[in-house]
Amino acid sequence: MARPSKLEGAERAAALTALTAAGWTHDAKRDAISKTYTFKNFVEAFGFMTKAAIWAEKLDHHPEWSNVYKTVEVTLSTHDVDGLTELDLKLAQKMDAFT
Ligand SMILES: C[C@H](O)[C@H](O)[C@H]1CNC2=NC(N)=NC(=O)C2=N1
Repeated sequence: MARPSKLEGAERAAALTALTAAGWTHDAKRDAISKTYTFKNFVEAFGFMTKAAIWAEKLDHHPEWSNVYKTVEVTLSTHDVDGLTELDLKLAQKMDAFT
């Protein structure tokens, strides 16, 4: 896959507006987005992680995440460019679709 470029300008602004509306927070210092998902129980949380992991492999783009019981904390950023790219948006959209 071609190396993604960092999101800039209007595309970036629109993406951050949509992500914020969907419950993501933006860490400007790191240029990463984070969200905490809370499920009914551990099985639901782990099911979400399993679906997200399959997409992460397909996209060759991987989350930073942790799980405690029914909570999954996710941070997305593209390490290769030290910031947000199209891949982070795609993975965020997929993750939101799995909830
Ligand atoms: C070689 C491989 O394509 C890269 O290391 C990929 C894998 N997954 C990745 N995931 C994330 N979040 N950022 C990356 O820059 C990244 N790079």
